[in-house]
Parts: sequence; C-alpha cells; structure tokens
Amino acid sequence: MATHEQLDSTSSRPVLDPTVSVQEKSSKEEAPSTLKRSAETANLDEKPTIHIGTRRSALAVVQAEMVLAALQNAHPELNYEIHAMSTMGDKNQTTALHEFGAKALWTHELEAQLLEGKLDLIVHCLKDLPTQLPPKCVIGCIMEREDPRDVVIMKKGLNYKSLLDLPEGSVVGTSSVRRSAQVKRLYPKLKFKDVRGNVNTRLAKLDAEDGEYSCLILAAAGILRMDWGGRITQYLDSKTEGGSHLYAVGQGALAIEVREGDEKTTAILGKLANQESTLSGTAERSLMRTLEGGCSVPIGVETTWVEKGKLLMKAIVVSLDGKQSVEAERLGEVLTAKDADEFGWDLAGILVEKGATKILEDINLNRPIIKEAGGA
Ligand SMILES: NCc1[nH]cc(CCC(=O)O)c1CC(=O)O
Repeated sequence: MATHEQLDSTSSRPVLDPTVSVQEKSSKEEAPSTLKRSAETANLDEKPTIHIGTRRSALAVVQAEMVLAALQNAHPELNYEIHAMSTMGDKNQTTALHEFGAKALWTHELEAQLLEGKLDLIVHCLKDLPTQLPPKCVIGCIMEREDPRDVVIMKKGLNYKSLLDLPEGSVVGTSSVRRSAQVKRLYPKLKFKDVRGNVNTRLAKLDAEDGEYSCLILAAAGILRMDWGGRITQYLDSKTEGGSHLYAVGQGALAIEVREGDEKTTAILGKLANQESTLSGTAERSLMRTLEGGCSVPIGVETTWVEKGKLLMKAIVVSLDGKQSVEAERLGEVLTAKDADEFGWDLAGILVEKGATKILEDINLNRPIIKEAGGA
C-alpha cells in the first residue's frame, strides 16, 4: 500500500541512543533515578542487567525513571538501564495525530527491539498502547494509576481558572478529538486549535507572548509527574461545574510491555502491579476494543471503585463537532480480569444500543485512511 511509503519517508531508522541511556551501578553515591550522560558504561559487577525501553520525550523518560526506581526497590539484586528512543510518532509533528489513524506508530519501533531481545521491557502510558498488541508482545503489568483526569492549564498572566470563565472565542489548545469534542459539546462559544509536541513544548507554546491559546487541556498525570501541578487551574470530571468531561481509556496508568513467555521479566514485575488499576484499565480497554475506538475517536470514560470489588464506569461517545453524544454507565462486581473484560464489553453494548455506532461510523468515514506500516 502506498501509505506505507508515505509514513516511512517521514522517519529514519530507529536507533538506541547511547547518549541518553543510563548505566545503573551498585555505587551508593549515584542517585538511582538521575539521567546522566553515560561516560563510564562498564558495569563494575556481575549483576544481570534489565534493559528498559522508552520513548525519548521528557515525560517518557521521567516515567521510565519512576519504573526503574520501583524495580530497584523491589529487586536491588539487578542492574537497570534506560534506553530512550525517538519513534516515528515523535518525529512527525506536522500531521494531526488523528490522521495517522494508528496508535501503534508510537510503539512499534520499541517493540521490534523488545522482540530482538535488546530490551527486556518497555514503559508506556497505558493510554498510548493500542488495545491489540503486536504478536508476541503482552502487557506484563499495569501500575498504580496517577490521577486519571484531564486538567485545564491557563496561559500565564490570564486570571481565568475554568472553562466556564473563558470569554467567547477563546482558543483551547488540544490535539485530542476526545477533548475537543467533549468541550465543544458543553461550550460552543470556545474555539479549538491543534497543539503538537511534548508536554513541555506545548506549555511553551501556551505561554508564548504572541501565542494564540488561552488554555490547554492535558492529562493531570503527565503534569503531576513533571512536577508542574502548580499550573493546573481546573480538574475536569463527571462532576465538573459546566458539565461532565471524561478521560481517555487507560489515562494516568503506566503499563509495562514484555515479550510473551518471558517468565523471568514478568516475575520481576510482580511487585509493581496494582490490582485495582489493572482491573479498571482492563475494563476500559475492553470497552474501547469492543467499540473499535483508538485515541483518534472521542470516547471518554470514568471508572470509580465505589467499594472494594465494585466498579462504577461511565462512558461517553461524542461526534467530532460535539453535537451528538451517547452516554451510559454501569455498576457491578469486578474481581477478576475476566469480569473486567465482560464489564467493559457490556457497557460498550449499552452505548451501541443507544446509537454510538452511528457516531463512530461517521467519524471513520470522514477520516483519511492511513494505515500503519506493516500494520493490519
Ligand atoms: N497523548 C500523550 C499522552 N499519553 C499519556 C499522557 C499523560 C500521562 C498518562 O496518561 O499516563 C499524555 C499527555 C496528555 O495527554 O496530556
């Protein structure tokens, strides 16, 4: 397919970049989670090394360092190295994300390294992981979720706090159709503009004096991990004044991808897994898989444990212009992965009964179809 070349021409071959790899040694004076130039690369002892793959953005590297710290704590008998790598999605900053129509763009170069054995695990935001992983790749664990909500960050110097405060015609920066569709639905007076790049780049664009954005909508999790929580002016959720705004499937949770059958690495990850985050993440992903949505379609969710083993999940599907929407919720017992899968599937079924398919079909019909290189 011609689209293969189109995408490939925007990227060069992925390489593991030694300048940003971290060689962890046993020496106590080294802060375990500090990224440093690896001048001295030799391990001074015989500890086996776990190779951790991640994308290269500042947030991705911070996340990999969090995982490294947790692993070091659980298994100090091992060495860890972070390999940060540019991916095709990082390099193509011009095409709107939803036009790629393929989430796997962000991950398959890392997965190739995983399958070759050059990496032992890959740290991802669960949100960025396609619901269908490539053959021989599996989720080894889902860690405890950070705040999953979206947040509003106002431009420096503006005195507004919330979306309700913004005057007519204000420009909201977001590249997510889930965010823009939900906000359009509630605030038709606002305008939307794509904002690309890593979280730090986006904040710089927001604050630029001649910048056109009044605010950005981002995931709380990324902002909090970068230690920029002070910039958050509003948290968005189902109870927000002005109207409900739901988050992306998997948002806020880190997931670790491993080779299928790699018992050794899977066992090492045991202590990092979080049961509630695993079950809610599984239920959300089951809903999305059933609706065949990706990050490119406006599906929002909110899952809450109302008591131990009892999950409440709200979901919304919105048309791109915000004019049509379907909402549903479900409360039930979720104790196992199988329960979680069925729970998500059931809620998807309710959404379909209420007309979600029509909205999703319209979106898919109007999108340029660009298939991922080698993708199905
Ligand atoms: N789209 C990129 C992306 N993938 C995951 C997060 C946030 C961190 C997380 O969900 O764990 C972000 C940034 C954002 O949406 O603001």
